[in-house]
Amino acid sequence: MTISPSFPYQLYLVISEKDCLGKDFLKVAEQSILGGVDIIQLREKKASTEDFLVKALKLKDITDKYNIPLIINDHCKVAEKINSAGVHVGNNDRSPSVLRDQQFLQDKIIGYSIEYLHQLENEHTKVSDYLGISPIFRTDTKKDTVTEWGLDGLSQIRSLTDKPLVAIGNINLSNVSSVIKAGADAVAVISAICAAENPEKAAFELKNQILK
Ligand SMILES: Cc1ncc(COP(=O)(O)OP(=O)(O)O)c(N)n1
Ligand SMILES: Cc1nc(C(=O)O)sc1CCOP(=O)(O)O
Ligand SMILES: [Mg+2]
Repeated sequence: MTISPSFPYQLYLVISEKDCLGKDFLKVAEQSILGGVDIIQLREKKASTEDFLVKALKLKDITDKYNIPLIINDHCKVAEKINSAGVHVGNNDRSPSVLRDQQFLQDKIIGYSIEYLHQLENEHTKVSDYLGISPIFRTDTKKDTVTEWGLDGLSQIRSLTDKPLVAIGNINLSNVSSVIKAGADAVAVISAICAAENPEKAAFELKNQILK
């Protein structure tokens, strides 16, 4: 695969305490980095801003130790407070074009979820650093999704834009190669790593498939 110079990350872990099924989420994060994860997003859908901030600070100690970018899901104020590498937002969040105008985010990574084809033409896509293709395959981890793109949908989007594409949704060892072949620059996973008995091994195996 070709590595995108503007988004040189291939294995993207999206993490929450709940998705780690009782394991220490900070240990899961560290093990996943040792296994080959290139970038991590903290996604805590039910946390208060205060709780989110506490978790984000702890996770940032780990990502900083390994020089791995930490992306914050939804909570842009937390992102600013901890000076994260960037934010990920979707259609129900603050929009990328408004966020890009904020001083703090001018040189940071902004990720934007694509649920409809027409979004490829909008001002938010233009100012985003990568597009989350949302979802490739339906997943129990996030049920409020719109379009199941599938591999054909991903290929179609690949033919329509040069933006880095991050595929997400039910991606695991058995389908990751086909997702890369269909045109993804990176794959984002939750359960394939967070729910694994051995997160380091799970990350290592995924990364090997991606790099093949
Ligand atoms: C890499 C990546 N892609 C898509 C999403 C989904 O974001 P969003 O549509 O805002 O939904 P929530 O994650 O906020 O439930 C993502 N988080 N990461
Ligand atoms: C956080 C997230 N966003 C999605 C989207 O479609 O936008 S799917 C998803 C969850 C991905 O988890 P898993 O790897 O366990 O399927
Ligand atoms: Mg969101």
